[in-house]
Amino acid sequence: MTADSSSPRAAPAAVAAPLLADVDVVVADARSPPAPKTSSDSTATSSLIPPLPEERRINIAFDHIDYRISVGNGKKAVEKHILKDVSLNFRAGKLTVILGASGAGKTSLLNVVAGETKIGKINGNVYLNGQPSSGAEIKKVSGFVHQDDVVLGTMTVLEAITMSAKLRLPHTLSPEDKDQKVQDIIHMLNLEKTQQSVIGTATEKGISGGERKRVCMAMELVTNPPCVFLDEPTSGLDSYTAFAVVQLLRDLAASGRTVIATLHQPSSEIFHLIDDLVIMAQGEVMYYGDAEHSIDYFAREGYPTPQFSNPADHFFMSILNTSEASVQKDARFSAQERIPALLDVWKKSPEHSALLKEIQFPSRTDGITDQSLKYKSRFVDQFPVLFSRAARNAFRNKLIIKAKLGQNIFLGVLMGLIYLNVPGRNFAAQIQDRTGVLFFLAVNQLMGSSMGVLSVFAAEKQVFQREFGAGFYSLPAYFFSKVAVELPFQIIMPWIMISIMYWMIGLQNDVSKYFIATGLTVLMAQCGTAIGMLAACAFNELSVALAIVPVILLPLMLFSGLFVNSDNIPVFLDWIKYISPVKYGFVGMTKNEFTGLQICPKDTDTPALQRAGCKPGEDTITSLGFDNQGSIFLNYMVLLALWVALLIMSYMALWRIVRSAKRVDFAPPSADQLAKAKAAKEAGNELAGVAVEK
Ligand SMILES: Nc1ncnc2c1ncn2[C@@H]1O[C@H](COP(=O)(O)OP(=O)(O)OP(=O)(O)O)[C@@H](O)[C@H]1O
Repeated sequence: MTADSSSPRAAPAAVAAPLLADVDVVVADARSPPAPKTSSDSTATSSLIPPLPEERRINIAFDHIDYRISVGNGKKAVEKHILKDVSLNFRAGKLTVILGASGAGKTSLLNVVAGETKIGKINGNVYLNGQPSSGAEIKKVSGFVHQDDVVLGTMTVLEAITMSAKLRLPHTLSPEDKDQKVQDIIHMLNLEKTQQSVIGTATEKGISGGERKRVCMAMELVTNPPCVFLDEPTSGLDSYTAFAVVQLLRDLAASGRTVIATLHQPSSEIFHLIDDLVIMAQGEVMYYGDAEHSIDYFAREGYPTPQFSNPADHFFMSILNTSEASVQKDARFSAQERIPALLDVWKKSPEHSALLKEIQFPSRTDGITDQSLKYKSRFVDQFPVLFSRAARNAFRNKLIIKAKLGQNIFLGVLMGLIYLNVPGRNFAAQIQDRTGVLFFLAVNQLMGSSMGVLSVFAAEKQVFQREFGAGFYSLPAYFFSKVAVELPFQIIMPWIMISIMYWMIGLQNDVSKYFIATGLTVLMAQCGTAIGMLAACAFNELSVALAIVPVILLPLMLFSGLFVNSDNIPVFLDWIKYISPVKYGFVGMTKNEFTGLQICPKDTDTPALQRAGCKPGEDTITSLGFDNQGSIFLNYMVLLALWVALLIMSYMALWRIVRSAKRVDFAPPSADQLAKAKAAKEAGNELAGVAVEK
């Protein structure tokens, strides 16, 4: 079995409009059953998909794959053998579909081969065009459409696909060409009518589940990978849309691409679109080969497909069915006997021997060329795209903006009313209320910002992991675009709040002091934002982060100098104040407010206090133990440094997530294998040279 694009079975289905690449070719397929007709029959299959140049085509062969994972912890850990001795050949120009009952190992196989596996141990060999390779290499030349569609819901369909095109198509391609490719893919996946619709979030209903799935496919296909893996691309789709999607996959394959998909219960129409079929059971291959031939194969083994029935249904009901109450009345074996027997039959079949021979003596031995590798965009390309997306995301989350704005205005007015005209209050209240409100300002910004960012960022983390894993962008581009978008919000919101409070309370009537207090408040908000990001990255579960963050913030508040006099903190706990943003914010704001202030007794004060007369605000600074806590400028600078340090820590935490998502891979090929493959490649080149000379 070789990648024979000249055979009638490999002939592509009829397609229309230029797509994916630069060459236009119209091809036709006599084998496809007629598509079900609808009133608006502008299906994906009526598109034209130009062929992939020969040198970009990829055959992925692998033999004797074993995949095991360890389940449970410590002594209770048990090893689970998920894939057992799996050998297959995914051919360029063919749509290969993996069928199997739930738990048969379809997704695991797809993940192992596509380089998406994150846990466990893989044994076996994988070859790209006859050369020893790895999952990581396959990842570089393929797109992967996951079963669960994780995508930022505030984007529109058009924006999501455009973002993928901008980030993953070569920067040498003009913006107009990229837009054209986006439009082509939208047409191809029948998404024209929904292209301006928002994808949808948990709180805002967006496009349907099927459309969402097609958006994820479009985001992968727009990059024109030579190989595409799709996990359950038809789940959740109606039968006609499912047919249209598989027809599209067939067209893609027919154009020279290697397309591998897992499917659940394909209809009869879909079954007849499949080129190569893999049937899996209990982590092993039960059949691999021509889909039509599978009918004869199982008939030969005593499981003929009844006339006029869907072969796929027959396979599921009579062969793969693991229930003891067999559906087939004349079932000769129980599932416990039938499945192992058929797995054994496959291993001894001539089809299996032919497959192993094909893997051993591949039709191509030339490996992959650089043109097959996916394009990696540069930071300068990524940052503007991610920045504008993050900005749109922030503005479209109207509920969050309204909540933030409402919170800052409400608290500003509330605090203004509670502390209204502090200078008109009695002597003790003037001191206590000023320190109290300044402390509240510092704490509120830190807590409010950290909690707000924590929940939003934690929700987005999954999208980041998926997109980063798919190679959309680099970590710095994502991180700095996020920080850059949060920054203005974290300046404007606290500014609104302090502007309301400052003048209502009657803090020092001095514009420069107002701006210093504003600056410190804003810096507190920035530190809070960075703490929120850090917590979101550091903890896997949002609920854990929400429980732990207040516990961490509490000591930072306690040692700020209001609740415990800085001079009286025990030495072994004294260090905490040095890492407390609240302390620097509070000390800075207190010094700013009390320096140059005259606090005078009022008529309501005791005669003794009235006789004592006005006191300088500096006395309060001394009594709080803040004399040796640095100047306002120094506190400002330390706060700035703490913000930067927290950002660096958040970056590291994000980097840790990326690193921990490292993928497990095949063991590197042995020296012997490499030498053999090299010799085969050279021999292949020589033969090619002879052919050219002739
Ligand atoms: N991370 C994991 N931890 C524990 N078991 C796992 C893990 N991954 C896979 N398995 C097990 O391996 C087997 C194959 O799983 P896999 O998801 O590949 O099956 P599948 O054929 O894709 O099933 P489905 O059609 O239901 O998605 C199952 O028994 C599953 O429980």
